[in-house]
Amino acid sequence: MLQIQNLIYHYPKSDFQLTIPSLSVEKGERVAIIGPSGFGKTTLLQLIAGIFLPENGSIRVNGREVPLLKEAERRNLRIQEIGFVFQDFKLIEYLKVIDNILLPFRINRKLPYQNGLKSKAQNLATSLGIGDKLNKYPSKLSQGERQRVAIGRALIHQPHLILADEPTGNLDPKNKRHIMHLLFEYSQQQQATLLTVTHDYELLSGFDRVIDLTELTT
Ligand SMILES: Nc1ncnc2c1ncn2[C@@H]1O[C@H](COP(=O)(O)OP(=O)(O)OP(=O)(O)O)[C@@H](O)[C@H]1O
Repeated sequence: MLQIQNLIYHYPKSDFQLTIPSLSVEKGERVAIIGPSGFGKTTLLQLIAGIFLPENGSIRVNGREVPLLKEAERRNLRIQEIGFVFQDFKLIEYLKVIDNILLPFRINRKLPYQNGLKSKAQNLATSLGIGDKLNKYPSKLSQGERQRVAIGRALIHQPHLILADEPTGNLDPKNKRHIMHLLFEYSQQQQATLLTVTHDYELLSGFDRVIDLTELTT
């Protein structure tokens, strides 16, 4: 599902460089990415999603060479096949929770807006513990609730690949375990690949594999 070779990335005007000689993740595999703050975990997820383009190297997602895709193709790949849970959530403040969850369908015509989609979003929100928040605006939610909206938005279109940047960072221990259980369950049911950046070592035992970025980079 994911193959990276000889990846090099620099931010403009920055000394930071991410170098990954090789990384391969199987379809359906559930992988945690750990490493110290500032080591490039978020940057790696953004490269995989085609938000940033590498200076050098290959990033293949589901057989497609992401850096060679046109910008519109990369955007379509992100919206149709990837569910991205951003560290800062990136919710749309002027849209209600229900419309934030349904956002992938609003911004991409290739995702058909089928009947039943709204009730699917409602069920997903209920399983995430925010079923009573659907008509609220994000500004009225706690950080943990905002995080769960972001997770709902990442799952609603049934992506093959979930890239989750500290998806439990704002949750209490009970909700943390519950949300990770939902992500694992989703991955198992859909045979979706899950790449999760986490600083929470208590959660690591649930993953198929833990990748320490300090051992992967050169
Ligand atoms: N837009 C940017 N421009 C320049 N440098 C950046 C930019 N974004 C991040 N960096 C730098 O790139 C490095 C890697 O950042 P990144 O956010 O990927 O780290 P991280 O491992 O995810 O950290 P954390 O665990 O704190 O979230 C850091 O040194 C950071 O300061």
